[in-house]
Amino acid sequence: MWRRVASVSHLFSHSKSTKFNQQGASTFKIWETFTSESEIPTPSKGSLFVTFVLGGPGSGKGTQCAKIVEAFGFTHVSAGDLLRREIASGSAYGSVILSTIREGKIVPSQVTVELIQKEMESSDNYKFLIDGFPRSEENRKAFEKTIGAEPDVVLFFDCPEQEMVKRVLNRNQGRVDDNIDTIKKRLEIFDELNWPVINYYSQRGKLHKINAVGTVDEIFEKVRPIFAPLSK
Ligand SMILES: Nc1ncnc2c1ncn2[C@@H]1O[C@H](COP(=O)(O)OP(=O)(O)OP(=O)(O)O)[C@@H](O)[C@H]1O
Ligand SMILES: O=c1ccn([C@@H]2O[C@H](COP(=O)(O)O)[C@@H](O)[C@H]2O)c(=O)[nH]1
Ligand SMILES: [Mg+2]
Repeated sequence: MWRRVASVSHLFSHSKSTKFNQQGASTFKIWETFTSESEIPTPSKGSLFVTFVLGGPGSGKGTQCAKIVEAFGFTHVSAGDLLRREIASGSAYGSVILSTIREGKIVPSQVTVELIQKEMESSDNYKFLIDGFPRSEENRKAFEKTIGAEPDVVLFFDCPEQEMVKRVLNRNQGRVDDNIDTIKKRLEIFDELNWPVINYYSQRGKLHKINAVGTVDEIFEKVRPIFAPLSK
């Protein structure tokens, strides 16, 4: 079982610029941050280490999480997978969750945070990748309040919309939301509700923005240095 000790998050990244960068498709929306390996200490074993993994639909969050798990021994907690598991289990919330996912909307924080909390508590690991969460400021505040923790690192996979749509439509995993109508809605919700979360962590120097265009391995080589000081 993990326990929370004093946060070391301020040591993990450093805000470089206090001005908006007006260049590029998405960078205008976030504050510039940078990371260097020397600024990333190894957290003490046993202390909770939380990484939020953010990015639009199909940006490659789940794919990169699998690589991080393999290389650095994190436990992968995908909020979307937990919700889909809840639907499959026939739970009382199942039909509401299903219609919310179909509409590309966000499930109430209480439901998602409870599922995440149970998953974290059932693990002996102390390093968690929380994939696809928080999706809104409300989600973020609910996590902080219930879990009593802030993320140590926040990854943001920055991917052009056209590429995200292409990847989702080619995914072929039978997901009810992998269709053009739901993707459009998910992108709208992402723009409206997820950007404030990204900006929040950027302004606190926790955000690591990764260009998510390229092969899976090329992208992982940009992720690897962020976690390099962590032992498996
Ligand atoms: N770098 C890449 N280049 C091309 N295809 C990729 C890349 N990374 C992932 N994919 C593919 O794109 C699809 C979406 O990837 P993935 O499921 O990892 O995205 P996601 O961000 O988790 O999406 P969602 O938010 O919808 O769960 C998958 O079919 C995956 O195999
Ligand atoms: O925190 C969350 C995570 C997900 N959802 C809903 O699930 C789908 C699919 O999520 P993925 O992360 O893409 O697997 C998402 O569009 C939301 O409808 C959520 O409500 N809250
Ligand atoms: Mg995913």
